[in-house]
Amino acid sequence: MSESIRIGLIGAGENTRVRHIPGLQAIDGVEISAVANSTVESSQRVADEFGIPQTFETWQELVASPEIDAVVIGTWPNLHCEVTCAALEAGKHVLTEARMARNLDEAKQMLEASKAHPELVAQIVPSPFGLECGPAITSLLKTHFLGDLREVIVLGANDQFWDYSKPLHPRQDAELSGKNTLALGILHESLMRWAPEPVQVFAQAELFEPTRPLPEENCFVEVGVPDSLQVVAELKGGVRCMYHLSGVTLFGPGLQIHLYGSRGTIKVEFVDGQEKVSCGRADDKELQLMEIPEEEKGSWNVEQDFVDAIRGNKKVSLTDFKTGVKYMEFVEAVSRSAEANAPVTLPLES
Ligand SMILES: NC(=O)C1=CN([C@@H]2O[C@H](COP(=O)(O)OP(=O)(O)OC[C@H]3O[C@@H](n4cnc5c(N)ncnc54)[C@H](OP(=O)(O)O)[C@@H]3O)[C@@H](O)[C@H]2O)C=CC1
Ligand SMILES: O=C1CO[C@H](CO)[C@@H](O)[C@@H]1O
Repeated sequence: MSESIRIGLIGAGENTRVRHIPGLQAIDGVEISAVANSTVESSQRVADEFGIPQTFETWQELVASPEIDAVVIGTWPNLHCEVTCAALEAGKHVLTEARMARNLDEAKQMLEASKAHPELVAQIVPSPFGLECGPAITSLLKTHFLGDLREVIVLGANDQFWDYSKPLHPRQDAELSGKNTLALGILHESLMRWAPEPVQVFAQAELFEPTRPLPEENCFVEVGVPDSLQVVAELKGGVRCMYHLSGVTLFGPGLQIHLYGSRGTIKVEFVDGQEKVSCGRADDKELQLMEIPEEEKGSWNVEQDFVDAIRGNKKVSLTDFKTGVKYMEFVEAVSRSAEANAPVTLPLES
């Protein structure tokens, strides 16, 4: 590898332009050397905007280039498995966007590919929810603030898909997003940083409006992902857990995680990029807002983590492929349960 790390972008869309490009360009010794989007024109636009010297017509050509040390994959999940496996096989480090893959099978293929190349870094962009307050919550949990965790509520209900006249969103397209439904996987990933893993799920899902406009083809297409999902789950140790996910709740509760223990409660609300944590014990009159000192706050460190891991300075923790497979297993179990209208036990056998 040359002195500087030469990065190739595959799918430099919205999140890559807002987050990863500025994050990477701020790190000394890192060069964004090339980009491959879905079209030459779109690759060129990104190259011009961010001063990237080379474009490739296809992601396969970028992956094959000896001038690239690492790839950042910013496409929807439909390409995460194929591109990740090809890039690792070609000797490139990989940072891929969330959700890890469309389904458990693809996630497992990615994990196997990473195990076959332990010399390469394999990282998934983590759930951003709880990055800021996570360290403070972990410290609080270590003091046994909750006592025994008994019940959990996960809410991810808003109106992002309420307006049926809006075109099909990639998140509603099963070909692109697979079994990922609403904010299920991402909230579950955050929850797993604070709670034990699930041992059983029972899910039910509904699609209130089965078609959406596809303006470029002047037609309507079928929606492949539910717009309302409820999951009753049991976590290890007998913890009871409920998830309510919806994209069609006007004035819904938004994104929240509640942890109820034998001695106390922790409630986390994710509002407009802010993380609000409230806590209470039996002798409190009401929940108290937790003031987290600046030095105890975590932050988005994704690009620096990737580069540090490539330089061998630390291992990937947020988020490694093993953790990704775990949340994809949950997503898969929920999807199978909703389809069968029956409980599903974890871990899944295949
Ligand atoms: N971790 C986080 O905090 C967040 C993660 N995400 C995740 O990031 C991913 C992308 O989201 P977002 O940036 O909003 O999506 P965009 O639709 O803006 O970007 C997708 C990109 O993929 C490119 N693409 C599609 N097909 C190909 C192909 N065959 N070869 C190369 N590039 C291709 C598109 O190219 P073109 O520009 O030519 O169309 C586009 O640049 C999703 O999985 C989403 O869930 C999103 C937001 C936040
Ligand atoms: O994976 C993701 C990370 O968080 C985003 C919201 O901030 C989600 O939209 C996205 O799917």
